[in-house]
This record gives sequence, structure tokens and C-alpha cells, in this order.
Amino acid sequence: MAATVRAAAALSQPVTFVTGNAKKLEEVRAILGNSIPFRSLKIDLPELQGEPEDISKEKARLAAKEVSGPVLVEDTCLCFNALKGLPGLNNLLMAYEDKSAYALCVFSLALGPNADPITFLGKTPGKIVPSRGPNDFGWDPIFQPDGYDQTYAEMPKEEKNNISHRSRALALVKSHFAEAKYTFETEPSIQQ
Ligand SMILES: O=c1[nH]c(=O)c2ncn([C@@H]3O[C@H](COP(=O)(O)OP(=O)(O)OP(=O)(O)O)[C@@H](O)[C@H]3O)c2[nH]1
Ligand SMILES: [Mg+2]
Repeated sequence: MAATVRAAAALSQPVTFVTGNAKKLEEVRAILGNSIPFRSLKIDLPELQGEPEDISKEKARLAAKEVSGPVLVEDTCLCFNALKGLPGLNNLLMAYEDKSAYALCVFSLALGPNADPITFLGKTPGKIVPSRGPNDFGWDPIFQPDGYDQTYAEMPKEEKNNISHRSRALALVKSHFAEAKYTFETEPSIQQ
């Protein structure tokens, strides 16, 4: 289908970032600024099972069908090395000496309902510590990134956004957009 080829360069509408999580959206806005034309939509998509990349791709496919246009979705997990990367309950880790962990963020971009999603991974290594700092975003108070004395929750927002799993994944998303040079069609008449 010719539209699939054209879709790589010209997108039918701004990218829709689909999430049900307001805190995530806040960070994505702060990190992306005006670098990528996007809007957000709150849809609760099913939480699928499997490998993080596969889950993310499937989520992007579902979202692109709902939106009928280009979408970006994101999934995050806190993975514990003692549990071989398994995302898990913090209490379970008490039994292990090894408190090292990593925050993993997977973005998937689907250019349209029939496009194969592209994934972007960001990872920040650290360790699990007793909770410190404000309690308003998930596991931020118990994750201390390597090389820092503060937990994610204790850090100023800009500092978390400079080194976070989310910002590392978004740096790749930004590079992709810069290289792909997508244009955005707003006029139906431009479409072939
Ligand atoms: O302390 C945190 N710092 C972060 O940077 C972060 N990013 C996500 N989470 C939490 O991890 C769980 C699964 O996340 P998740 O990717 O499935 O998100 P979600 O289901 O809330 O939203 P979405 O899937 O609609 O986008 C949810 O409880 C999120 O609140 C974070 N916690
Ligand atoms: Mg989710």
C-alpha cells in the first residue's frame, strides 16, 4: 500500500502520546518541550504480559488503532538484579544482599494503525534503598541512581529528567525524529 511508504515521511496528524499516568505525562512534556509535535490522550490500554519490548509494541498497535494515527506509548519498570531483571515487589528484595536494580523505560512509536512499531529503550542503573523523599510518584522514593546521594524523589525534577530512564529513552526518540524528518499533514487534500 503506497500510504505505508509515504507514512514514513508524512504523518497524518501530530503524534498522540497515549497514557493513563499524569506524572509520566508531566515528565514527558518537560523533557520533550517543543522538539516533537505531540498531544496526549488518556486511554487505559490493557496491561499485557511478556518481554518489555513485545508488550510495548503490542500496546502501540492497540493505541494506533484507537487513535487512527501516529502514537507513542511508554512502559516503565523497576527491575531487580537479584531477581534477574524481574520487575517485582520491593519487599521480596529484603531477603537478598544484592539491592542493585535498574529503571527501564520502553517507548514505542507506531506511525499508524498498520505500521510496525519502533521501540526505544532507556535504562538507569541504581539501587533500592529505604524510602526517602516525597511520595507522589510510584517508586521514586526507593530508587537511588548510581553516582547520586539522592533518590529520584529527593532530586530536583530537572535533575531526575537529565538522567532518568525516561529521558534516556526520549533522547533516542528525539534523534529518530530528527533523522526521519517527518512532516505533518494537516490538510486532507495533501494526502494522495
Ligand atoms: O517512581 C516512579 N518513577 C517513574 O519514573 C515511573 N514511571 C512509571 N512508574 C510507575 O510504574 C508503574 C508501572 O508503570 P506503567 O508504565 O505501566 O504506567 P501506567 O500503567 O501508570 O501508565 P500507562 O501504561 O497508561 O502509560 C506505575 O505504578 C507507575 O506509576 C514510575 N514510578
Ligand atoms: Mg501501564
